[in-house]
Amino acid sequence: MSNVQHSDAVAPSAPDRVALPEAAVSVEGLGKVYRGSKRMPEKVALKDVDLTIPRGALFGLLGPNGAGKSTLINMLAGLVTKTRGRAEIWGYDIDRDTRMARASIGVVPQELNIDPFFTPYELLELQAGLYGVPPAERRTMEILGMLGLADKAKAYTRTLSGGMRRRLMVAKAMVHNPPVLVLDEPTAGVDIELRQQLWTQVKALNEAGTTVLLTTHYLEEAEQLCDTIAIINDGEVIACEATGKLLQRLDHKELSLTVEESLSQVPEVLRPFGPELAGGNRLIFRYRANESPVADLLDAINRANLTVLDLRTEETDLEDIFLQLTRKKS
Ligand SMILES: Nc1ncnc2c1ncn2[C@@H]1O[C@H](COP(=O)(O)OP(=O)(O)OP(=O)(O)O)[C@@H](O)[C@H]1O
Repeated sequence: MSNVQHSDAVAPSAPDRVALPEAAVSVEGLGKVYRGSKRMPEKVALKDVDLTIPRGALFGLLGPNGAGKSTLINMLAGLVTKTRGRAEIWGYDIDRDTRMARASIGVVPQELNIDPFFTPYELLELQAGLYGVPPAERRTMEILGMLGLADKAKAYTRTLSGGMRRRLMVAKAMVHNPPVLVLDEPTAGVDIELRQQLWTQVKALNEAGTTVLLTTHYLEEAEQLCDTIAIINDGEVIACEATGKLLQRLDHKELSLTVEESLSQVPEVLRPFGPELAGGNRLIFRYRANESPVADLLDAINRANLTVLDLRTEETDLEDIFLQLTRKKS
């Protein structure tokens, strides 16, 4: 794959552009309150968020429904107005250098809204026209090639598979050569195989030089793809750090054991494992995935003379992670 050159060819001139910024996106005290109506109370969707996305990052914004992810990225894309705070994209302030800020970002929305009667080539040319990219500077075939769609350039979009359509959406967001690409829930409702394909493409785009910001509900997605993860919950960023570091400090697995005996307290030999006793006959052990104590645990259960009726292990899900993080914060 060829290296993506992030020139300003498409963007208008900006005399006050700062020297190459270190941050691809930088957000300070960004807040959003959706105004209420007669039927709806006002909603604080984003609470003075500070966030820095380094250039070249593959950055995951992770959070449950309603956390404020779309609000944040839509503000960056200029689709939602902010209530307070400031944001810069590639060094351009979204209020002062609006045109340059918009030219520096490409957004792939969640919905597949592609006109089925155009070919991928025509769609990209149209989009380039909308962004004012002069014909001589268009990279239509190069972008289609980057997303594995070169051989579909002249096919009707209605004949493309779901996966190809999603990649076409990414291609559309790339026509003006933005240094920052935002993907809103790229794999929501997408099957495993397709998800893997998209991950590969997104990684390749990132390796070729594009800074990627993606929102997701899936911890696994952020884990597999992103080098940095920010967790947003109820309008607040509650964690932001390198993926490995974040996962390391989270208790990541849970083993739940149902025993025949009725217990009034945790048996002595099991105490070092710090289980929670639930309902008198269920012991819940939480441990870090990379420090699996299961063999020692089973040995201790044996020594405690317990009769195991059921045993389940579970990955900690996002909800648990939010709980853990918010507990640690308070
Ligand atoms: N136009 C709006 N008017 C009023 N409230 C809104 C509006 N848009 C979003 N909200 C509310 O703001 C909060 C944040 O919504 P947002 O869409 O940013 O969350 P999200 O993290 O993207 O969720 P999802 O994963 O479901 O897309 C939610 O409580 C939502 O109901």
